[in-house]
Amino acid sequence: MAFAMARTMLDGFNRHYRLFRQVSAAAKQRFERADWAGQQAAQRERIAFYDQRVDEATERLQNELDAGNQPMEIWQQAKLHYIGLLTNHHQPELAETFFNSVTTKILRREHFNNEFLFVRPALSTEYIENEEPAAKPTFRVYYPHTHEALHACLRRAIENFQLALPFEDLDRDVGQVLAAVRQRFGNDVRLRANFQIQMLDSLFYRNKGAYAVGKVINGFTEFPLALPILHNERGQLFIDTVLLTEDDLLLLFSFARAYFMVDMEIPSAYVQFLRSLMARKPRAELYNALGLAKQGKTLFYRDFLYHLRHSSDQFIVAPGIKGMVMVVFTLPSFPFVFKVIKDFYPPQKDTTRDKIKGKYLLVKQHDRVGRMAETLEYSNVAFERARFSPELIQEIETFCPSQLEYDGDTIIIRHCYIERRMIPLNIYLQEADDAQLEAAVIEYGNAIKDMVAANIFPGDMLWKNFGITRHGKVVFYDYDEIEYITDCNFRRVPAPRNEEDEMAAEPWYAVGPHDVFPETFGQFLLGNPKVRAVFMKHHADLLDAAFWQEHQSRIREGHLYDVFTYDATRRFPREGALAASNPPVQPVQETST
Ligand SMILES: Nc1ncnc2c1ncn2[C@@H]1O[C@H](COP(=O)(O)OP(=O)(O)OP(=O)(O)O)[C@@H](O)[C@H]1O
Repeated sequence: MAFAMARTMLDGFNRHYRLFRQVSAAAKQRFERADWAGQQAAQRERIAFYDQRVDEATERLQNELDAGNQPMEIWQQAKLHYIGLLTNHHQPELAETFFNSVTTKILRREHFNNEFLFVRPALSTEYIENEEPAAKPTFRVYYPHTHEALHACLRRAIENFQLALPFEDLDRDVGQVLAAVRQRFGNDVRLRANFQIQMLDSLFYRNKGAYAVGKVINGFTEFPLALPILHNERGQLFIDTVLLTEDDLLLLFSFARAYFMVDMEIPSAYVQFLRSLMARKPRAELYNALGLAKQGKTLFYRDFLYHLRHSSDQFIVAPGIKGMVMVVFTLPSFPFVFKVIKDFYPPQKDTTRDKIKGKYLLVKQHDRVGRMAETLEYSNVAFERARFSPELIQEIETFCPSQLEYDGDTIIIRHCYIERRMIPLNIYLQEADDAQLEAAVIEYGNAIKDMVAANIFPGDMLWKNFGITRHGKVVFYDYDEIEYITDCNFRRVPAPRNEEDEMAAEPWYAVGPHDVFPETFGQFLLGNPKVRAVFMKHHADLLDAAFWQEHQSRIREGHLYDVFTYDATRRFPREGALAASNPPVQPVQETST
């Protein structure tokens, strides 16, 4: 029985990974066909795969093996058999997580420990290799022995991706990449015996781009090498720029972007490779970026439990203006916030728990274009009661009693979102000097424009709903009023009909549920004269209904923008190419339509 249970779980996982891999691998053909809508739809649909497979496996275990009624010794044996089945598996860490997902659906909370679940991993993910004869390596290594050979080597590395489309001018692009690499090395660099380029075997696909990711090694110097490959206006390819620093890669793999599609047999080897390029990035976030969000969630939770054990501070209400639909709390020593949906809302918030969850899901499935924080959704999170400040307990008891359960010394939060903690922009602006204020206001406008390009209207654009990251990027985090740009009705305020209209405190004109009046934004945003001056200089267009309408019609016509993770000034010049059209939204640029 125990073996049959283990086998059924593993069948479920193998089916999951096969389908996950199929849809990820097909990103190459979608890229070649320039099927951007298909790429985005696949990105969206892939997210749902995991839960579907977990439900299927749970059902099989219950229906075929009556798993819920098996004694606990059998469950313990099932875990041991499962470990045995994973001995030569290529995704053991993902399979362990799958086992946990299924098991926690069937067993009760008191059994959620390492005897029955993989609270800690049992199998090592180090040095896993695919021994099959036709196996492709995780990364390929190129050894150019001279500066001259380097050009041919890099060219071959790109050609080995076997993209079905011709390059506009691959020699030109490789030349530009190598010029940047030489500059990164410094002019009089000597090539050492170990000089090499390593390239991960699969391209990383996201939206309209395919990214080659690798590294350069020479002597004791080692740095990342990432190449965004894009389409031109004539269906040919070009390399848009080269990313050579850890900071560049951190932006490419940011938590505020959509997941990549990558064709991986051994995902842990990809994570290990990527970690060698971004040592500070937690493995949880790399798994997320690769689309393996459940694994990301598992690792995040392990890191969190470890942190709790090795810290002693208390959870407190998050600093800043309190939310109307969320209770937000944080642990000062841990850089994340926890958001719990309230049980009731003030009258101006016409919403429900399901609607709010729907908005958060929308963001999860959408391209977050570096401007919307990733949220991890958890159910039944247990905390030690003594770690909650009395004020926080009171806050949760008052606003979300349905989400709170006590179990002895444990507090269980039934549902919460966890996301990176940032400095709320309203707080940042209060404390900023003039230069910081200017940069933050410009970034704020850029953040909104990036979201607009991706068909997202933030709904509530107040400063308090945006945060600023360590890299000085402004990111949006309050999703309960988010809408698609294409669902909004952007209007000008009608001219007053008479003096009474002019003096009215409330709008005298009829306002529909989807109506938005951009010219009124200023009243809420621009009270501070310094902020107003910067905003009006750089982003006055946001107060004009025409700006929004124009983007709405572009999106409706099927234009999809690339949102680059690097500054537009870093894009390679492309001699002989059609002149790029003027950027429709700064700093977003349109590369092809
Ligand atoms: N990621 C974050 N980092 C830091 N602080 C945050 C974060 N998310 C939320 N906060 C804090 O919690 C407050 C409320 O969060 P949020 O805006 O998500 O809740 P809400 O109830 O949806 O708000 P609103 O009333 O504007 O709809 C914010 O104003 C901010 O002070």
